Amino acid sequence: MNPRLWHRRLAQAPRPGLAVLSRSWRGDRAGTAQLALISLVIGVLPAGQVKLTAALATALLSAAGGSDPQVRGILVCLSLLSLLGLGAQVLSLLQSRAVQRCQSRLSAHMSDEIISRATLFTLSEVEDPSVQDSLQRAVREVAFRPGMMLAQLVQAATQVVTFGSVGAILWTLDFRVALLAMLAPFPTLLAQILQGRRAHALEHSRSEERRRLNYWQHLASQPNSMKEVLAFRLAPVVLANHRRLLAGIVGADLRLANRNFRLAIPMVIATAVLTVSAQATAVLIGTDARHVAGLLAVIQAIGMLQGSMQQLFGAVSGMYVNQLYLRNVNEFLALGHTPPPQGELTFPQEIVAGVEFRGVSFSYPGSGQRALENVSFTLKPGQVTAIVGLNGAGKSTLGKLLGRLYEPTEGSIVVDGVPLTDFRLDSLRDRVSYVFQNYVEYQLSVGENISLGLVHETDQGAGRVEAAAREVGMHEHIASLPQGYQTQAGKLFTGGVEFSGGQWQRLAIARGTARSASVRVMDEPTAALDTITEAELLDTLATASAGRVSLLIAHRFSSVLRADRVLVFDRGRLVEDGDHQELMSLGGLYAQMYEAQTAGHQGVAGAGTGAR
Ligand SMILES: Nc1ncnc2c1ncn2[C@@H]1O[C@H](COP(=O)(O)OP(=O)(O)OP(=O)(O)O)[C@@H](O)[C@H]1O
Repeated sequence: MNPRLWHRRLAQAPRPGLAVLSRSWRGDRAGTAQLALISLVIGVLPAGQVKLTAALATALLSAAGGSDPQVRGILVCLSLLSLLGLGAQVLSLLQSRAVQRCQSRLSAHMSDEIISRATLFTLSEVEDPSVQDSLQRAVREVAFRPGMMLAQLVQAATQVVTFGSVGAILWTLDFRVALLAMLAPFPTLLAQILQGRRAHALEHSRSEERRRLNYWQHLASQPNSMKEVLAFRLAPVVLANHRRLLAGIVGADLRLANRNFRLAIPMVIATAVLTVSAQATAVLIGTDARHVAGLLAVIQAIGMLQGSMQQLFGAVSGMYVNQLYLRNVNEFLALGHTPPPQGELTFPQEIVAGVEFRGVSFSYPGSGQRALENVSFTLKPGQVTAIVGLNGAGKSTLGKLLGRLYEPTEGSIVVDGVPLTDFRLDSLRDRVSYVFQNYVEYQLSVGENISLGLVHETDQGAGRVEAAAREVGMHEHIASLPQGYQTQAGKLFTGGVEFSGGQWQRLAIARGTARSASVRVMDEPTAALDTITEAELLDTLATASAGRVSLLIAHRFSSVLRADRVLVFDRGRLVEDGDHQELMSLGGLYAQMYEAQTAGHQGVAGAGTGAR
């Protein structure tokens, strides 16, 4: 590599360290100041040691010569040396306590920064695999890199002080010895930097591979996926993929280790040669009787200087490597994010004219296909509209556009004549309520599984949570649990209680319906429910409410039949629109689906449209 570039990069190495220091200062001024002071004192202790050693050697020599036995002087030097040793130990304990304190605060602060940033992304951005890679790299590195960087910065600062003070003493004794001693650690440093760069490049290039490995590990360790792994006897598939990915990772690690070894050997030899040269020069100079007393101190200073140089370079090269990894964090924090446009208006509490889709088309980012193709219709308040269609027809996509989880590629959605984009996004999200097809099973308390739907409501009282639980027929069951609504839901954490699929779905329904929404999107809300519970719940879910637009995406006709109106979708297009009777008399896709289901068939035999 170009030496100039090297020089520039090395000069830049401490900068991210200083950035980390300033973050630490902002997070904990007292702790950071304490750390700086302790490091400074630790840094000058070795110089004091060299001075005392020289004084001790002089006193011992004169004692040996019998000219003037300075017993008191010898004792004072020895006592001071012991005190210095003890002081160094106590200070280093204080230093590690201060480092730990600052590291912990720093890591928490940066981790919060990353997760805060992650919550700003849109669904399309989060689904982008490159964003996923970047986020995961950032989360992985932030746990320990900033802390390491801070510790290395402290180390570097301490060693600069040691190096300066001991180096000054050595230089006054003989500049040639000082120069050789200072040069010796350079080759090792170079090797460390090159090795760090290679390791970073390797890790960066295999982010996707690591995620794939994590995925197979996840499949083999999560109860939800394990049930299929066991039932389908997928262990050989999981293991084969896991081993294949591990083999790739291990192979690359071994190749890197071999390359690093070949690089390190000549560098270590060069360092050893320079060290021996420094010591030999010192001994040659020291044979002069005048210098004999100081020779001990010189040899000690060479050792200290070298140790300090090595630690200094070790810290700087470590900082250089860590800043490469910390770039992952900065890269993520700097990722382009386009906040969805929003207006100033408050979303209506009651809808008057309706929600109108005007020529809406939508393609998922990166997909050439249209999930929705030029759809236009109006959803009336006070009505329940069912959306039906074959798999992949675009039903869930339609629901997601309503809450602006995605933006239409063409056309617009207007509420009482006002485009969705003219409303404040928070007010819109508070008024559009969802029961998702793939709802989340929160591994939190049972009560929280419901109350999460109310976090932005003025009334979040327990009464409301209980009322929602009663509505979905879960109250009695919850009340019978060991800690009632406080019981941990799911088996992920200690003491958790597992629910059946239908019970989890009922909690998701309660979460969605507890909200005071003017638009309700229910995507297959009863798919996991038994028929009796479904019938009871549909009375609530499919009951029209004045001022509210209700969308019921459903495959089961038990749900569809309760709707006031049905929109039939096929391959992203709206193909039929009417009530049950009207659609049956049309004899189109709806009628075929209905007949297929009531006749007990699984699919639509002979349907002119294909499932995707
Ligand atoms: N997150 C996504 N990213 C890319 N494509 C998607 C995404 N979600 C859905 N699609 C695609 O969009 C199309 C419509 O999907 P959608 O989920 O809206 O269908 P659906 O009618 O709800 O189907 P189902 O009845 O199976 O739930 C499908 O072709 C699907 O592959």
